[in-house]
Amino acid sequence: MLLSSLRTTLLYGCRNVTKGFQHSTRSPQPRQWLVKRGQSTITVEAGASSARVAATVPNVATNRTVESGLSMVDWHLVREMKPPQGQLEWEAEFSKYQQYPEFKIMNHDMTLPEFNGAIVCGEAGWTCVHPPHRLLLEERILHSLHEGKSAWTLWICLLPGTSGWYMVKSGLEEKPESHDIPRVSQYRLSAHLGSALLLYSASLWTALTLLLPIHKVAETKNLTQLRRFAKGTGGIVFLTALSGAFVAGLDAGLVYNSFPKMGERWIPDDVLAFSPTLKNFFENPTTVQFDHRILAISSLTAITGLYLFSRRMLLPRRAKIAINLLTAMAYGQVALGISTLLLYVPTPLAAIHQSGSVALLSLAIWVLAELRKMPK
Ligand code: HEM
Repeated sequence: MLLSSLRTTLLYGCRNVTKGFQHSTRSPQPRQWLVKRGQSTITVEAGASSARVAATVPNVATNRTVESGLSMVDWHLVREMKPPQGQLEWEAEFSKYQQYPEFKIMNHDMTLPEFNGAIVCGEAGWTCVHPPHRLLLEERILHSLHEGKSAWTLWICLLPGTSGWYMVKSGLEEKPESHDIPRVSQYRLSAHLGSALLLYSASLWTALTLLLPIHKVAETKNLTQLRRFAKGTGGIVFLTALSGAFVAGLDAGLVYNSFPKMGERWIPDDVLAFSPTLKNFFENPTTVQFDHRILAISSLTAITGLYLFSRRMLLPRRAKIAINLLTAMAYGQVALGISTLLLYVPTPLAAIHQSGSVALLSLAIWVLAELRKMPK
């Protein structure tokens, strides 16, 4: 469960970030970011051919040395994975990494100790959370097998692992025509985050329903409505998190760094610049950032509504606490998102913002577990 979400987090914690270009004047035309590498500054050209704007900014990508995520290039889903043992194995692992675009383009001056440090940094974090992850996972598997849902269980357990590998692979592929810095595909990142969050949510739900006794409360119309409202709210939070993966995958947090307006406008000119229209929602950084804002504000509004609605009702104390914490977390998460944006996506803040979404989703699941119905 946490394997996948943690791996995603590690892409933040230790990855070579490509962020650092900043701009305030926006071109209405579709933009092509052209990043010239191999130097301590990069030139970013924006706009269609007739009106190019160029700015030279520090090249964070080549200035940063520590990274992970794409540095373990040889992954085996079935065979046991263990870190390289001894000098010879580390050298072999490093020479495999040297064949890939991330090394060739961004890290050509990386040394073996730096490579070693990057992997240890990435993998150590995973090892620390592994035991709790396994406990929850095994509980989920046993419970579902017991209920005869083995196909579903197997599927939900395999999905984050396979999508994780598929995602990393997209960052390793050679793209001779591309001027872009190697990064994973936004589609695969969101599929991976989505499946990891699904597995996490299913595990947490199972654990909470086993641990928390159902409240014996009168089934009123208001309670039924509150329950429906809470389910819908959980769904919007999930969608907001998924849209966040598109923002991260496209580095769309760097296209407009103002809030609440995007540049000078509420709805930017280039929001539907790509054709066909549908493509904008997945590939146009402006639209992807715009969608994430809309979904985030919808989540906040829904959670605030849930809070206000629940205040009029007599609910068990634990349910009240869960709703209050969910509301507080929602405001905290939105504040984190806005700070991430205004500060041009510093990696530690982006990582806290990502973890915040897991906390928010967990609280939404807790609320649902507190409000669940007595089985007939
Ligand atoms: C309910 C509220 C929110 C949730 C659940 C949420 C969730 C997420 C998630 C899960 C990611 C990262 C995905 C990944 O790395 O795979 C993300 C990224 C991001 N979010 Fe949010 N978000 C919320 C609100 C906001 C708000 C209000 C803003 C700013 C207006 C914002 C700005 C960003 C930015 C700039 C990134 C990209 C970070 C990067 O490039 O690494 N978020 N969000």
